[in-house]
Amino acid sequence: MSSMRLHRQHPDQLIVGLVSISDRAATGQYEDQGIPALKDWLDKAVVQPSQYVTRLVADEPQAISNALVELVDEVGCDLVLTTGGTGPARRDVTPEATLAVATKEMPGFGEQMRQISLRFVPTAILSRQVAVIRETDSHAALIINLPGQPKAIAETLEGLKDEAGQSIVPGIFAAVPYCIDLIGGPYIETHEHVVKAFRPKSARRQPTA
Ligand SMILES: Nc1ncnc2c1ncn2[C@@H]1O[C@H](COP(=O)(O)OP(=O)(O)OP(=O)(O)O)[C@@H](O)[C@H]1O
Ligand SMILES: Nc1nc2c(c(=O)[nH]1)N[C@H]1C(S)=C(S)[C@@H](COP(=O)(O)O)O[C@H]1N2
Repeated sequence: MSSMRLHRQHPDQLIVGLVSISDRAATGQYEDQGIPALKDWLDKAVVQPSQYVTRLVADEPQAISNALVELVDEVGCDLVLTTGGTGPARRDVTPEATLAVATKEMPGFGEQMRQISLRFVPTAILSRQVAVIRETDSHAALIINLPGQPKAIAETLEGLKDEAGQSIVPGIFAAVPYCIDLIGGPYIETHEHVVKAFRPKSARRQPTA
């Protein structure tokens, strides 16, 4: 199957692939809550409206890898977020399927996500989630695995805040805009009350007069 390449409607627009990996959601035993949760959070956090391409797949390594390759190489996504299949169960194979299409590993994301998640659940260490870069000759994308619990999506992307809304543990999305800059993607900005993106001073865009 060959997919249409998406084109930015604005130079700063992010093209995002959302992949929900769940045997039961893929076979209709329950309604997928992964893709709506990912979309809702990104719409709330990212200033420039993103374009989304979504896929719902069963916990099958080849199907997961194929979806990731299609979204990066054919559709041209800058960022792909997966949800589900990161645990220790026999059919949890998302990290392996992600590593199979990687050109670089980004271990800091997984380390930080498990640190954040430990503030919410003691079973955080059961998630084997990884993040990687996939590079082709003309394009690159960041791929990040999130756990399957729909509530884990906002928890890991946004981090933990106190009652006044001050960050206690920064969410991993704080590092995503600069990572996308470094791999040649669009310049994305976030709403600071949701997640404050960090860029070194030299990488910040100067406000236009
Ligand atoms: N896409 C989804 N939509 C709604 N709830 C989900 C989804 N994926 C996971 N969950 C919930 O989070 C729990 C943990 O997710 P996990 O990825 O380990 O699923 P699972 O138990 O392997 O089953 P399945 O792959 O059939 O979703 C699930 O048992 C389910 O309650
Ligand atoms: N933030 C957050 N991380 C979390 C969880 C959660 O509820 N919130 N659940 C944990 C549990 S119970 C498991 S088994 C692992 C793997 O989940 P997955 O197989 O659904 O990807 O993620 C862990 N990480």
